[in-house]
Amino acid sequence: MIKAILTDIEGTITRITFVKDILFPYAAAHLPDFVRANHAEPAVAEQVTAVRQELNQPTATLDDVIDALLTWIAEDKKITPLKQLQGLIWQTGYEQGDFTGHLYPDAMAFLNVMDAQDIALYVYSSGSVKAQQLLFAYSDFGDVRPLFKNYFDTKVGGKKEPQSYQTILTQLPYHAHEVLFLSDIVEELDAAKAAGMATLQLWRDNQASSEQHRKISDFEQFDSEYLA
Ligand SMILES: CSCCC(=O)C(=O)COP(=O)(O)O
Ligand SMILES: [Mg+2]
Repeated sequence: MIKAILTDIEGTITRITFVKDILFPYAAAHLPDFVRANHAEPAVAEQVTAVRQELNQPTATLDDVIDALLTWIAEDKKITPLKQLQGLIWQTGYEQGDFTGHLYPDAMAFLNVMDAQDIALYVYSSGSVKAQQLLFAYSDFGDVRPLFKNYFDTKVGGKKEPQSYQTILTQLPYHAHEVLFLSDIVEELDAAKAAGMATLQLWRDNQASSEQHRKISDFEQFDSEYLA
């Protein structure tokens, strides 16, 4: 019996193009000035150091760091210091009303129904916890953060690694088989399944699918048997 849902964001409850066409270009446009202006602030300095470590270049200049970050944005790399910095940069965009956090209407309705049925809701995204909370705080449906019990990002590990899901499970009051993981990406679903979770693919964009996971095209197709 499913007691909790762990959901991905991009491609599952949020449109991919919101992330690729709005959030990533905004971060790329503002990142150089943001890093130059704030690199001495502890929250930014920590990420700059982490980029140098990732590059294996302890003496990399700030320009080298910025170049690496812009390349990673262009390549959609899920590298933790990039994701942490993106969250800090998007804050201004949300606060200024440059954009709101996209949520599919069917996803919003689904989350409300699950919450009303006392299914505990958790989030696991490559976007930083700060980025997740901003998207939900400034969503198209207003502040929906009260729906979620907790948030996880790549600080627990990559989304294609079974160990990441095992680490999340140590922080949830549920057995693995009581947690349903939702994602659009087969390799993420494979990893969650290897950790013992139930899985369901959101197959919204004709992406790769697998016989190993049930799939639905939107949450209007969600059947209560997925909670059994
Ligand atoms: C949390 S909003 C930003 C989304 C993001 O940066 C990202 O990389 C999306 O990854 P996901 O794991 O949600 O598919
Ligand atoms: Mg996704």
